[in-house]
Amino acid sequence: MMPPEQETTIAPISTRPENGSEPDGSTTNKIKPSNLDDNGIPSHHHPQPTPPPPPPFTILHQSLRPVTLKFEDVSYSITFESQKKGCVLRKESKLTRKVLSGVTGIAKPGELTAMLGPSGSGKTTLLTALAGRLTGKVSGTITYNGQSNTSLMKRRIGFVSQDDVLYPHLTVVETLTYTALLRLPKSLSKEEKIEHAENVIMELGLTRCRNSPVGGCMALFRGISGGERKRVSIGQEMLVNPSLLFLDEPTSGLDSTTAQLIVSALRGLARAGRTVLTTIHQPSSRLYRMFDKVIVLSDGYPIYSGHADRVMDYLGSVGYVPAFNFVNPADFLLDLANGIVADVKHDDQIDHHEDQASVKQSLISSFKKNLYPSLKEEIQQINNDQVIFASGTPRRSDNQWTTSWWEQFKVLLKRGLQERRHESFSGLRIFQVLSVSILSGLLWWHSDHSHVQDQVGLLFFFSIFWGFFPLFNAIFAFPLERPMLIKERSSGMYHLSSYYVARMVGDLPMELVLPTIFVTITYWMGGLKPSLVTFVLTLLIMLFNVLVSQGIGLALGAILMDVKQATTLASVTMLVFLLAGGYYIQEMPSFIGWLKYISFSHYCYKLLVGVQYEGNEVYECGPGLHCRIRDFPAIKCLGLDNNMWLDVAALTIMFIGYRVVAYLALRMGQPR
Ligand SMILES: Nc1ncnc2c1ncn2[C@@H]1O[C@H](COP(=O)(O)OP(=O)(O)OP(=O)(O)O)[C@@H](O)[C@H]1O
Repeated sequence: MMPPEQETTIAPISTRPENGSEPDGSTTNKIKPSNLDDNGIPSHHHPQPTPPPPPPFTILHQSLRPVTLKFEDVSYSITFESQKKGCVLRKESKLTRKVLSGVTGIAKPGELTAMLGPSGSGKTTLLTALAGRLTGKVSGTITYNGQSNTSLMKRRIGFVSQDDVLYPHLTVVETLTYTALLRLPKSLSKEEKIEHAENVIMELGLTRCRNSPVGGCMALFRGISGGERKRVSIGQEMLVNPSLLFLDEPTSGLDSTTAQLIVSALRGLARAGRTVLTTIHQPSSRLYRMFDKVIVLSDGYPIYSGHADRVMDYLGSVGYVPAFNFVNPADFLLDLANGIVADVKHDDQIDHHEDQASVKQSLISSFKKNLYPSLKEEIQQINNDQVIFASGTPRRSDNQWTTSWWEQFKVLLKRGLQERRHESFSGLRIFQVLSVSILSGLLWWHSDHSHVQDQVGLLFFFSIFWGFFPLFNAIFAFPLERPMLIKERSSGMYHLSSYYVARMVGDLPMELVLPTIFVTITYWMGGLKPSLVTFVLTLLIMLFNVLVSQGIGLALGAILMDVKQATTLASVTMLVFLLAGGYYIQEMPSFIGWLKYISFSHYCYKLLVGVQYEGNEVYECGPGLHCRIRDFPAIKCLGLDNNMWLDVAALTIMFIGYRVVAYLALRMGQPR
């Protein structure tokens, strides 16, 4: 057995709030040495080699509010549908599975807690529940300084998920700088925020890759390595100076040196007054020694919750003594959590022929009998202390956003432009638009009034091409950014409205420049009316059409949040709008004729034709015969003599309406 070293030193970073008081009513902000026994388990220490000291964290010394996390009898079940094959039909029945059962524990400021357990034992679920991010009903009590999760608390919690949720096209320095600008308080200047980001880069050893794009599997290109990406995710959370930091398997897939670097960084963060909890897979004994507390789960049940250095003594006290002198406590624990007793010393108490289920059951019962009562007692004791220290209502400034709406908008706009710079004016997109515009210009080369049908066809093509193109681009916007949006909104980083408006505005240059190029080329090559006023009006109508179509795409993407479903629905919708646009069918049956009124392509096409042909313009409808263009069958049925401002009004309503729908759909699918 190799117990952890005795930890009695405290990193030189102040853990007290600036004013020295404890506004949250936390019971303590002193770091308790981990050799004190709260569980009543005997402890025997042996001299051990000391692991490297945690790196000196220089950032964010100010206003740390220590948080004590207590959780009591936390249970969680999932319900899922199972399909059973009946004689004729597949029957669907709802099944419920308990993922967590009666997990209890305490994590205090200054402590680094590890959650251990076999794969599928519920570590991630517990971590997510403790961070207040689990959707669904969690039973039991989870409190932070004696209070339940509030929006104020949300901003004090940092959460690093197992999958790194990062913008792939931003570089390391950009990622951390934007996070600093969005998450650090108003009281710091921009330069100070940037300096904090630089410090994090240095302290997490990311200097070498600071200008490399983050990359990732979603981006289909490789950026920095997995370990570096993980460190960027941790750095993002470090920047917010969280009181409570949760990490889901921060070391998985990393070499032992990098894993050591990360855990030692976490320990440094804990020692500066934070409460840090992390799930971990199979830590080496070197890593294990760096944790203050461990919570061990077996099939969702706790089998140990307490000080890491006392686990072997505890297991020994309930009859599970390792057969060898030098055993990694984590390996021994994981074996037991799996119900395997191969490395357990032969003892009268233990039947080595017991099946795995009985071993697990015995450990679960031992926990309930030996550890649970003392944990409950400790929780009760802290509750009593917190009543004494509780500090009424939070300070006003606590409830405010860290940055103003306008500041958030500016940073998000800049970040969005940088993240999408590769796609905005990508060579491929420019080629696509240029080639289609030149090809259509050649196909309609210098068409004139003697070919009214062709010209009308070109105008309809304008409205349809620039209906499809922006719509399908916009569909991807929200579903692809959803993980980032959820992550950032969960930590109260910005208003949804500032994100939304920044996204809309950020997309404008690309959305407007490409159709402008297209219309300019095709209009003049295609021989449409050689009048500057008509050209400008045509261009304005097209740009308006693009914005409306983009709105539909955004709304579909935000409602369905699934690219496949949204593109399928969009293709059906656009097909309906195309057919009902008024070009292909001039006389629609009245019971379905209303369709054209919901088709933005119809209004756009009508406006394009309206500005192209004035009231009394004529064309040669036969040898020596001149007819009014507006009487041409394909044009007459559009009803151009009606007030065209009604068409503009219809497009305006759609422009605003689809955007409002997109915003509301996003709001409903978002935390807060
Ligand atoms: N939404 C869900 N739908 C179906 N099963 C779920 C869901 N959430 C959790 N589970 C199940 O609950 C159990 C615990 O999952 P969890 O991810 O918490 O385990 P874990 O200990 O973190 O595993 P690992 O170490 O492999 O990541 C697993 O069996 C998992 O399949």
